[in-house]
Amino acid sequence: MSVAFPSARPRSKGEVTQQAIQKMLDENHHLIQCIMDYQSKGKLAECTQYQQILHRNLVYLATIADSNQNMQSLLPAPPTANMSMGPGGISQGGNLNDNGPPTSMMPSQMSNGAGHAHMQQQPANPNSSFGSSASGYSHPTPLSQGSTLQGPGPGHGSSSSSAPSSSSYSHSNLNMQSHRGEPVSMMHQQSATPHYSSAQAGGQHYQGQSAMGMMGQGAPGNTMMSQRPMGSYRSSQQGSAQQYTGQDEFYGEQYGHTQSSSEPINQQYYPDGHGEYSYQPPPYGDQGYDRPFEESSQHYYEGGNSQYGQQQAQYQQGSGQQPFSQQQYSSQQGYGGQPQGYAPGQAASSQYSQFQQGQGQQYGSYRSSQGGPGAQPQRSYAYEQVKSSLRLHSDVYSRHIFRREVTRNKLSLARNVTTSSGLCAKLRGNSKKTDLSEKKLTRCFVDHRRVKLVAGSGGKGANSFHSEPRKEWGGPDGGNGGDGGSIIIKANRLVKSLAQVAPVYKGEDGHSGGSKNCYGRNGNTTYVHVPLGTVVKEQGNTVMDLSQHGQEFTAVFGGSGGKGNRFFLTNENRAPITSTPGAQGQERILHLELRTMAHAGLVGFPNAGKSSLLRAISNARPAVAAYPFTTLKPHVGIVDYRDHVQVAVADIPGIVRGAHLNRGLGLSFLRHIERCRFLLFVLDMSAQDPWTHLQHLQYELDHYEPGLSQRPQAIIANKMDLPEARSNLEALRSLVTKTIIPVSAITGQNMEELVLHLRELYDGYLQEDGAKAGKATGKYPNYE
Ligand SMILES: Nc1nc2c(ncn2[C@@H]2O[C@H](COP(=O)(O)OP(=O)(O)OP(=O)(O)O)[C@@H](O)[C@H]2O)c(=O)[nH]1
Ligand SMILES: [Mg+2]
Repeated sequence: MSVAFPSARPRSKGEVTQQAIQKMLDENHHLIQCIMDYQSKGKLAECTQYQQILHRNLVYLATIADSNQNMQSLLPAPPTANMSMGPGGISQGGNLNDNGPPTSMMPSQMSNGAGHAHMQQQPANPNSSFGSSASGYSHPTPLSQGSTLQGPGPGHGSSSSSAPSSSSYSHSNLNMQSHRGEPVSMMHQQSATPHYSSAQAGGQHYQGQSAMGMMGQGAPGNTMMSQRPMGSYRSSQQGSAQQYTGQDEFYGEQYGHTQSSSEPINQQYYPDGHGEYSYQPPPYGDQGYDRPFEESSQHYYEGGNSQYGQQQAQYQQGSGQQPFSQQQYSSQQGYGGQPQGYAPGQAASSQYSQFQQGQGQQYGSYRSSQGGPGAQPQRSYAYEQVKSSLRLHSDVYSRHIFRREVTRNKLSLARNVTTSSGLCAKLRGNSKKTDLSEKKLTRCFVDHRRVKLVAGSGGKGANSFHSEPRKEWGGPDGGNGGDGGSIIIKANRLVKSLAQVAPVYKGEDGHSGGSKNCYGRNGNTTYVHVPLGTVVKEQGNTVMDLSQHGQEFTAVFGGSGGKGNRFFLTNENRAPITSTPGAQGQERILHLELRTMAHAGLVGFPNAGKSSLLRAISNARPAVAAYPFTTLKPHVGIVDYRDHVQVAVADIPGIVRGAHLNRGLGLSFLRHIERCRFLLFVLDMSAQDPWTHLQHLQYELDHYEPGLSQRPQAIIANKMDLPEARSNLEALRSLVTKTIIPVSAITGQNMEELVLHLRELYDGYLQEDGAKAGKATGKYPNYE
């Protein structure tokens, strides 16, 4: 579902029209559908976007509802159908007025749940006990209904908060009790409680503005106007917000949250009295879901009305067994015996469980913070409609926020354990992830593997006889088993190291033969992909050198399949029952060694500048640092020439004196030098007596492989930019007769001579190998 919504909501009050309001309500409804749709599809980004738009619309609706005196005229006309209510009409309307299903966004839906809308437009009924302002209620039996309301069970509200004085409440309640002879509901008790009935004038005003509250507006002392039990209960702290506070707190209770309209809360969220709805996240995330009822209650009421807090405690501890009495009203202690409906989410939640998702307490606070008699006549219907809309929206909104938080936590958890590379992490904006260091990269570079290869066994032959009606002796028809799968080591240029080579390979076994002369299927061949330049050794002897792409070496052969009894059919034995199992596959332990495929090898002491040189003459980017053993694995760079000849140069990790005794990095990397056709000895000319380095390098190479240091070579006198290098160069030249190329990898000095001499060495290598080497592609040396 893709819907385009306006990105910005016009704020000008002069543009507010009835059509605009209706359009916005429809849009909100559509937004909710979009959010739920995207939510079901798991598209969080779209959900968040539509949430923001919905939130903005709600803020705007609330703002114009509060500030616009003509809001009622701007809203769509309330429905007039279904005005007659059944016997439970009043209680139903009252409840809906409090916690009714949020279907009132559309006017036609108001007729079902928001009975207050109808009542507001009904002609006055002088006989109604609702009083003048409630006379519009066109209940067919107002008096009987009134009597019912006066002695209500749960759900029949008595709007005590609208009463101007506590005496009237007490009186009415007393009358009810005496008439019906049964304990009045807690609503009556609550409303009749002097303390709660001492609501301020502002509370009366709002009560009268609400759908059911109208009834209480002109009927002070009448006890059947209760919006809901918690309404007047909550409003004891801020009478101007009785109706809305009570209604919205109900939703908060569903989540164990009892935020009231106490002064500290209002001041915190609405410093300017009206404010925006920007306070929504705190009630949802911090209080509404997490905090238990008791904890929240203590928090919000502390510092507020201490009297209420005491009564709240009494009320919560009440057993509900004590009958209501006048004395309880007068003494303000009767709540202890009236628990029903006051416990968190009790009475009301049972009636509207589908719509009580813990929403709206912030809206309740919002309303309660703006109480004022002046806005009463115009806000009644407007408030109800917007309130219902807000309730529905906030329901979806909070649920979505909750799911979004859960998803976010999951994502963050998954992000913490990701093993992706540092580059990908940086692209995602995760600065904590860095590129793998040379040391860690080296762990992934494996140039030696011991691998055990076990070929698949052959499948066993079948032992069966042909069976057919009227053909009793059909003869043997057991098929042979399939051959076991072999294991082949194959050179692959896409593979760069032996790291992915497993220590053990087991070939696939051949399938068994079947009846009706069915042969078993052969086992599939298993391939072990290795990089170019892999040498296969067995017990120290080289058995294969895989230097060409696609080159294969069948390391172990699978066992042959067994024979079925058909195989043993002879003239002498027409019914053989002999069949053989398959042969075992070959088993072999091999050593795989990777030798870097390069024409030239940079050989030198640590810190001589080998990596710097390779960076200078090729596009390779080995790590360079001013400490020894920066390079821990071979790097190969390609030097391109104008005639498209490419010479591969390998940067070998540093070699120290005693490397053949396993000092430094030992001999582990000397095998890479073994592959190189010519050598480039790199000397740090700023070091003391650099010619001794050359002697030690040659000594180590010769100890690894005799004659290795005698390969075609050149001496690279590096770091010639340093002052002491020049004098050392003269001394070196006097001691060594071989070609010496003074360069500086840092400044690029004399790099041309190095590249040209490299080409001479390469050409000499080609001539030396003759026609065989002439087949080389020029990209990689051919070792055939
Ligand atoms: N002044 C100067 N410094 C250089 C030159 N070449 C390399 N260096 C420095 O010498 C240090 C070592 O350079 P590397 O390229 O890492 O030396 P290496 O031989 O690869 O060292 P290992 O990898 O440890 O064997 C770095 O600080 C370089 O900046 C040069 O020509 N002149
Ligand atoms: Mg290096």
